[in-house]
Amino acid sequence: MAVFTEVGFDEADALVQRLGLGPLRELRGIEGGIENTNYFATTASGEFVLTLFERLGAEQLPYYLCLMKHLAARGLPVPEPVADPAVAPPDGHALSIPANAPCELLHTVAGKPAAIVQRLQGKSELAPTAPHCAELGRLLARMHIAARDFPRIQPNLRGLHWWNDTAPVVLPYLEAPQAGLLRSELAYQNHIAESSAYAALPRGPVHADLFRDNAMYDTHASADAPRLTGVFDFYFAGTDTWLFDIAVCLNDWAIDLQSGRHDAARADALLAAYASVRPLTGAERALLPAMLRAAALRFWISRLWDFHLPREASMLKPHDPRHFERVLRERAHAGFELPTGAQPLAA
Ligand SMILES: Nc1ncnc2c1ncn2[C@@H]1O[C@H](COP(=O)(O)OP(=O)(O)OP(=O)(O)O)[C@@H](O)[C@H]1O
Ligand SMILES: N[C@@H](CCO)C(=O)O
Repeated sequence: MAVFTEVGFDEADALVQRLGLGPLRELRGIEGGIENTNYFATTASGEFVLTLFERLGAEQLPYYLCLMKHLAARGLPVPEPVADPAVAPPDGHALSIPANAPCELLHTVAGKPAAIVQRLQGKSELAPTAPHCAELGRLLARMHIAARDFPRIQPNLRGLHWWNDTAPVVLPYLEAPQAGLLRSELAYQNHIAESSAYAALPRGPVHADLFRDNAMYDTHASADAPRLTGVFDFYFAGTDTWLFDIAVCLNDWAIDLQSGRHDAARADALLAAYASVRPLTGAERALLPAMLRAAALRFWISRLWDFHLPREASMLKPHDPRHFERVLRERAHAGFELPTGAQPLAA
């Protein structure tokens, strides 16, 4: 979950009324998620999600909220944040807006930065098939393209810099084999990040956390032809390589959760669908195996951090770090083969 911060009905009611959403009818804490406090809020004008940001500060949040608004405005199924009518938005035609410029989408609740976004309909598919992965791959490519002219820039705050800073914090909790793997993989990723092939990767705003539980599917669609109703939780987004974003998705959507093993059919479906919208470049095909390792390392470190240095919260269930240790070992294994979907695409 979680509800780290309890929100009173009256305070939430005051906010939704100020935003012109009508009186609050129901406020319900959401189980699921480990980063922020989330509530479903039903008002006279519909269903919304109220999020209180527990770690992120008001200086980082405008990037995420404005990115969601930018994508929603381009017709992508992303929850649109609700603006405060009393705050003027920045000039929408500016080519470059500082990441932390004031934002009409950011509010304050219980002393914390907060947002209200539309509630997506549908349900997460926690056992995705190849057609689910294809839907996701197409949408991911469309998001990358639609975000190219997003005018704010903010690095992925859970990128290499954070891995280098956080590894020493979690290393004292690890047994020797795990510590060795973490150190060697970090050295490998620092080496990759300095290569010319890495510098050649196309980049832009990316979601960077698009796991199965951050996407919704139409519950009425047939199993053969699933339909995505939307993707959410952009609060780890940032400017990074598109390939890293693809690798994050492959490591969750195309993995057997028990063993951490790669599922070729689902990976091929995701990559082929992605490439039908935006073909991978030569540099991307070359670095996919390294980025799969990078994406596994990122979530291994964050899960170790959450597990060994937990925060207080009602309903908090930390994720199992061993899963991404297994995924990383699989990805780093010498015999790993590039998914066939990554091979035949035009440069
Ligand atoms: N816009 C939305 N529409 C519908 N449901 C949502 C929406 N945002 C969040 N939820 C629900 O709330 C749950 C928790 O949200 P979320 O995954 O964003 O948690 P978090 O703690 O912010 O992030 P994380 O996934 O990084 O732990 C989701 O699993 C989903 O059920
Ligand atoms: N998607 C992350 C949690 C939120 O960042 C994980 O499964 O570890």
